Amino acid sequence: MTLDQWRGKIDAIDAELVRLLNERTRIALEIGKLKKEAGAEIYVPSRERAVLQRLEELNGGPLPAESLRAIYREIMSASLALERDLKIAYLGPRATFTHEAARSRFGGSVEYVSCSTIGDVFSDVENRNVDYGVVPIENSTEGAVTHTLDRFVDTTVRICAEIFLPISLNLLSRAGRESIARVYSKEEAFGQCRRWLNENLPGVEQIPVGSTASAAERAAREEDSAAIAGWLASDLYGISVLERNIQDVSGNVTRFLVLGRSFSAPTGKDKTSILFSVKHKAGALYDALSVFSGSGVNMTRIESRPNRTKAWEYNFFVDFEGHAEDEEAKRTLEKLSEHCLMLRVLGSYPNMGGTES
Ligand SMILES: O=C(O)C(=O)C[C@]1(C(=O)O)C=C[C@@H](O)C=C1
Repeated sequence: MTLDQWRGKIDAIDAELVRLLNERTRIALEIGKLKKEAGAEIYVPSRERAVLQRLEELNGGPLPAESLRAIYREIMSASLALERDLKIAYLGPRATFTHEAARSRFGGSVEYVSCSTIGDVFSDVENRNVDYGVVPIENSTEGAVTHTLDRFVDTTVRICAEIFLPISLNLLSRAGRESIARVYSKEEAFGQCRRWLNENLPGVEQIPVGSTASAAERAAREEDSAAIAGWLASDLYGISVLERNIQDVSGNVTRFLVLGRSFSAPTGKDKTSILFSVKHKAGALYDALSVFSGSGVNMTRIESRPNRTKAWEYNFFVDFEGHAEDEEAKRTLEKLSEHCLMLRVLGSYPNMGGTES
């Protein structure tokens, strides 16, 4: 076959794809109407997981699983935006890793609202200024984001999903690598790319700025400058990626939470986050946690934070595998409450187990 004949085949397939995509979108709109009538959530993480999982099973290649997932992320993003003018708040400014995490989950069709603090993301969800919010909760090398933990103590918002984002740092510039006179980035990002910079841009001036996003913004305005930043910064500031993944150590992942007003429905592979405080007496925490060891419910994380009302008293944040509606989890929570002064379930949501999508 000739090139034109092959392209003719692609044109015919594209016509069919557009027809089918619109048919799918019309059905999503019908679903949206039903959800609105029932007062149900528009974003349904449990259903999205089922859709993506099924696609992975159906996919015989050569399309890589990751590409298929990215395509469907955008298809579902378009459905979400048409079902309702969906607004997502995130810890800004634009092009931060939290923005990147939000975009990786909600796609390019919904509206994003940049917030200057984690507290503002919570408030925007609480006050219904937005539908959902995205905040960082922990990093694989730096540990917990304490501002996020502390804000859960006094809020009505619920965790409805989690997102794992590999922190990938890139060299962005309008110039070729030979003409770069200076590099902007955040101090921490320079630290994470030290070896690469020594080997590839020796002697080039390194200028620390407040965020990787503002580094990209500056490099986009200057012809002989570069920035170290995430991929979204290259997209938003129209600046090319010269080199991907220049961080010296790979495997740096940040976990983010999607804040909403309801729990996600059970999927069979879920995670639950709880907050509790125990009586101020010897062995109280040990007694509380022993409830898990006897139950078969797998605790995956524990953090403690000062409770901020009395010195040396703490709140505990625990994640465990399972959904709060599972029988085993219900029994465990009931037993745990006997040892607690306060116990709240912050959310149950699909367990992403460290993976993307
Ligand atoms: O099934 C739904 O509830 C839909 O609205 C459709 C759809 C999709 O496009 O598949 C869109 C958004 C939801 O988060 C989940 C799925």
